[in-house]
Amino acid sequence: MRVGCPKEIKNHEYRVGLTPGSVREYVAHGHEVLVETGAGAGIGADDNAYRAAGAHIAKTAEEVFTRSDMIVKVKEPQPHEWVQLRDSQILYTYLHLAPDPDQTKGLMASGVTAVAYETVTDERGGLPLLAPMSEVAGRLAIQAGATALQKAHGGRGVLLGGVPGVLPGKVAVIGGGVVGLHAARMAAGLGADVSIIDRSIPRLRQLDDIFGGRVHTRYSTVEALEEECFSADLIIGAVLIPGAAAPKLVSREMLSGMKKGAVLVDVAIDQGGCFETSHATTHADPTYEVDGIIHYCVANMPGAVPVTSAHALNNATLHYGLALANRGLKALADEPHLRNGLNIHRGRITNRAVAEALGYEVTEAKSALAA
Ligand SMILES: NC(=O)C1=CN([C@@H]2O[C@H](COP(=O)(O)OP(=O)(O)OC[C@H]3O[C@@H](n4cnc5c(N)ncnc54)[C@H](O)[C@@H]3O)[C@@H](O)[C@H]2O)C=CC1
Ligand SMILES: CC(=O)C(=O)O
Ligand SMILES: [Mg+2]
Repeated sequence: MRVGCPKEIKNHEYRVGLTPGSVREYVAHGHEVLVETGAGAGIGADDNAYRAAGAHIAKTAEEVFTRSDMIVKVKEPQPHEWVQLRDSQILYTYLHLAPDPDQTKGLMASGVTAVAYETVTDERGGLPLLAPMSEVAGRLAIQAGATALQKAHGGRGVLLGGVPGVLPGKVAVIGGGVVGLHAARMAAGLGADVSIIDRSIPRLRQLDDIFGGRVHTRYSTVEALEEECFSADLIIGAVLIPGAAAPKLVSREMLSGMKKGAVLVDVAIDQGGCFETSHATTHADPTYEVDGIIHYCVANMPGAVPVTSAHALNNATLHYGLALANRGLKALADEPHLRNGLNIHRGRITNRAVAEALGYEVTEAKSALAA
């Protein structure tokens, strides 16, 4: 198969779908790899590093899209990219379709087979291709939140760790999955007073064990959310219902009960966000204010640390990417966890949560593949 990797074009997105190390693996499995010139610049990998790994260098993205059987990316295709996709091509990348009707329509019209990293599953019920970026984003959320909390950035002017004689800042983490765990770890490491709110009691038990009582855990009710949000300096939105639009857990009305200059970091923004007042922002202009509350809603947070992120992402995507390159659609037919990643195939939506969020009919992935 010819596997293509275009340069990412989303705002301040410096990750790359294939590192030179991944290219070597595809080439070793007998595939031809076509990488757009400059695609690895953000991680310090120049065209020669890709050539040494066995890739051919394409002068333009158009050449990659036209000549490749499978496209490996990081972020959801932008409008200029989705018009270049076609029937009989596999797209392997993050998609986040539920809050994105335009992209969904574009991918359906293209006829492409679209496999979304964020809905591939594993045997333990996890999301193995989302997890590494959730680890990064969870950790970054505290760095971003701590920066926004500084007075010059519009925040309350609170140092999360406090100092001897002055109480630390309070951090509320809504959703204690991968993002939540890593955010809590960073916040606790800085010395902040941390609460994690989740609706899964088994998960709260696990978190309590992991932190040995160092963070507070709370079952997710409206009352608990209000209490934690109203006393917090920094609130991290980290909930997920796989494939679906994020539930809006913090309303605009609730902002009036919060401390002026408190900061919301809505990591769940890629699925539409879990605060009513969230809208996606970019690394170039990451924050805005609503009712005195600072919002940070960057949908590609790991793009800020591409050297770490691109390698962590490739570690996770390589195995399934090789399966797709080696066996094409048969890999999807044979492997149920990979098949869970199939969101669109030849114009049909095959992910139930996406179909429900956008008002489409769902076609069961197995029957869509067999058609
Ligand atoms: N903005 C960005 O750059 C990035 C965003 N993300 C996003 O972060 C979000 C979280 O991802 P993960 O931590 O990997 O998901 P996860 O599945 O590991 O964790 C989600 C947690 O939310 C909890 N939850 C669901 N509904 C809830 C409710 N009503 N109240 C409280 N808790 C609730 C679940 O029980 C689960 O523990 C996803 O939308 C993901 O796409 C991930 C990486 C980068
Ligand atoms: C998961 C995701 O949206 C990202 O890494 O950008
Ligand atoms: Mg995202």
